Amino acid sequence: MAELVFYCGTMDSGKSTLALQVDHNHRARGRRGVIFTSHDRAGEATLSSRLGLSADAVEVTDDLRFWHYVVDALTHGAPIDYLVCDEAQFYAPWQIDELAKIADELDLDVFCFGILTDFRTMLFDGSRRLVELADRVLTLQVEALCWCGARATHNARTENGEMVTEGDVIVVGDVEPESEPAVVGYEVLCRRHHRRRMTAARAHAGSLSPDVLPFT
Ligand SMILES: Nc1ncnc2c1ncn2[C@@H]1O[C@H](COP(=O)(O)OP(=O)(O)O)[C@@H](O)[C@H]1O
Ligand SMILES: Cc1cn([C@H]2C[C@H](O)[C@@H](COP(=O)(O)O)O2)c(=O)[nH]c1=O
Repeated sequence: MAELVFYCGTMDSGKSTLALQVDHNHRARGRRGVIFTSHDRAGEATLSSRLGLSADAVEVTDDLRFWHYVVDALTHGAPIDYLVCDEAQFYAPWQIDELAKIADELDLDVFCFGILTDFRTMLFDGSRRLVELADRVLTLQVEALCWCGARATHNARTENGEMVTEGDVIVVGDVEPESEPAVVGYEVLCRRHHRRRMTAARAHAGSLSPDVLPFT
């Protein structure tokens, strides 16, 4: 029986890498899949991993109808055994419903990958629907780490190193290296430091403050 599976994790936890590995393993056994993605950092219609691998994909636009796409392909003689769906947090809830219908009615495995919560700690619409519908929700085992060394559980958006909590939900960006904060970037943090808005840049600035004690 086909399944709808949701692999989730913070940014930079290896989701896109796993998506490419899942596709590779199925393809290596002669199964035929279609890769979908949305707003990938590498550009339209590409699934890219920070490990350097990438693959062509179908871009999921606001009006892409998965059911129509798959039925159309099948009726035109293009066999499909499974779907790999990256950046699934950006899909609309009705698109996730169609993915569930594809698993149930067409018996195709659907492997989805995405982050659960946005920079405000709120569930993305697509992720919420996946949690509601998926046969299995699996958290990635490779843990991204907060600057303090604890497991990173939340995604912070930063502007010049400072965490922000207002803005558009979708802003494509990358996790920034500590030394070189981008104007708008992301940083994964543990909940404690997300709550305190304590980014790496802030923590570093704090540690550089001159000691106030002892008074002389
Ligand atoms: N130079 C590197 N050497 C080994 N692993 C790396 C390197 N760069 C990135 N990674 C791994 O790749 C992960 C990010 O993979 P990616 O698939 O792009 O994540 P996601 O899709 O979840 O944002 C990092 O958490 C890290 O484990
Ligand atoms: C938290 C958050 C992230 N995004 C964007 C930033 C990236 O382009 C993707 C996540 O990609 P990854 O492969 O998981 O690193 O999502 C966003 O638009 N809004 C957010 O709140």
